Amino acid sequence: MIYTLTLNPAVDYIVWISDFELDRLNRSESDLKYPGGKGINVSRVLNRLGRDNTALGFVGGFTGRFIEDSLAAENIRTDFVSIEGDTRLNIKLKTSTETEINGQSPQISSINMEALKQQLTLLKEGDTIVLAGSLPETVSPGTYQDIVHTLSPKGIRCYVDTNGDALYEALRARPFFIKPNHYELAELYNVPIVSPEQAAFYGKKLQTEFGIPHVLVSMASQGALYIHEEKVYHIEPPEGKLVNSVGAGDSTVAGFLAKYEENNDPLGAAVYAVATGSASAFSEGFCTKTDVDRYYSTMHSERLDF
Ligand SMILES: Nc1ncnc2c1ncn2[C@@H]1O[C@H](COP(=O)(O)OP(=O)(O)OP(=O)(O)O)[C@@H](O)[C@H]1O
Ligand SMILES: O=P(O)(O)OC[C@@]1(O)O[C@H](CO)[C@@H](O)[C@@H]1O
Repeated sequence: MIYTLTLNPAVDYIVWISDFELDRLNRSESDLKYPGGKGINVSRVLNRLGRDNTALGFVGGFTGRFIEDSLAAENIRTDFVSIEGDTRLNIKLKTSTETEINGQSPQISSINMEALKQQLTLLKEGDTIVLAGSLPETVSPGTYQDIVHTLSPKGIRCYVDTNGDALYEALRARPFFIKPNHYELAELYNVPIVSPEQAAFYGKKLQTEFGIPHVLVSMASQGALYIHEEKVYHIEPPEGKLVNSVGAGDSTVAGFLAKYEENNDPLGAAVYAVATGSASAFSEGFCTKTDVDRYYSTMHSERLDF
């Protein structure tokens, strides 16, 4: 079974205002609401790629109900822990550029946390779980680390996609797969990273230092670097026009997981991951499997000397 875990989900409120101005009333040209948060996005893309999965996490209030209803409408199984507060609202403002305002997370009580831990005891050997997104403020930065420490020895593959302290802590538990973007990697080492070569260098350093089996460093229009068994590959994205980058990184994670579970070919999975990320970046919502497969058939990886 595949699970995703979103401890800090959100309703993504996407607003288009081409001539946005500060200090005046702006009216949106169009707007959309999506069930969001990184793990939930991974669930939605996995579903589009034909991979059955269950979304776990904390939801509450009217926003939480929206998320549950939206996922049910897409036939995605959910088993959320209900919390008292409202799941946050994240604003994605599309003007000539993209501006994001991610809301405050609700309180997570120790009872909520216990309920989640209880659910996680039901996972079995051979299962996969994606731990993705930020942690609510009231949750310890070591939470992903604890979960990976508990689940990995049971033969459960843990994918982690987060940033800052939560990422640093999680690395020390050696998750199976991580997907920092180049900003997150740069923050870990406190260096600027702008080129694929720099990302390759620090991605390999990270893999060697922490012993993570699969490291995929995404670089938006520059594709991704994949580091596995001490080899480094650069995967260029397919040609296309950027429409919406929200969730492109989550699509990348879903693409890797979907392909890896299909045929255990790690390099093929990494190429499929970039195809999926780009197919979502080139779409208004998320990718379709048809687009992903079409891009994938045109793509390749280049081995770098590192
Ligand atoms: N402008 C673009 N052109 C082509 N592909 C893109 C573009 N932006 C994103 N992608 C695709 O999406 C993948 C992930 O993008 P990115 O590195 O921005 O992830 P991220 O920062 O985690 O994204 P987000 O947080 O917005 O979901 C890239 O590896 C690439 O395949
Ligand atoms: O605040 P976090 O948890 O880091 O990121 C949350 C978020 O920005 O990430 C997703 C896109 O990757 C959106 O659906 C969501 O709003």
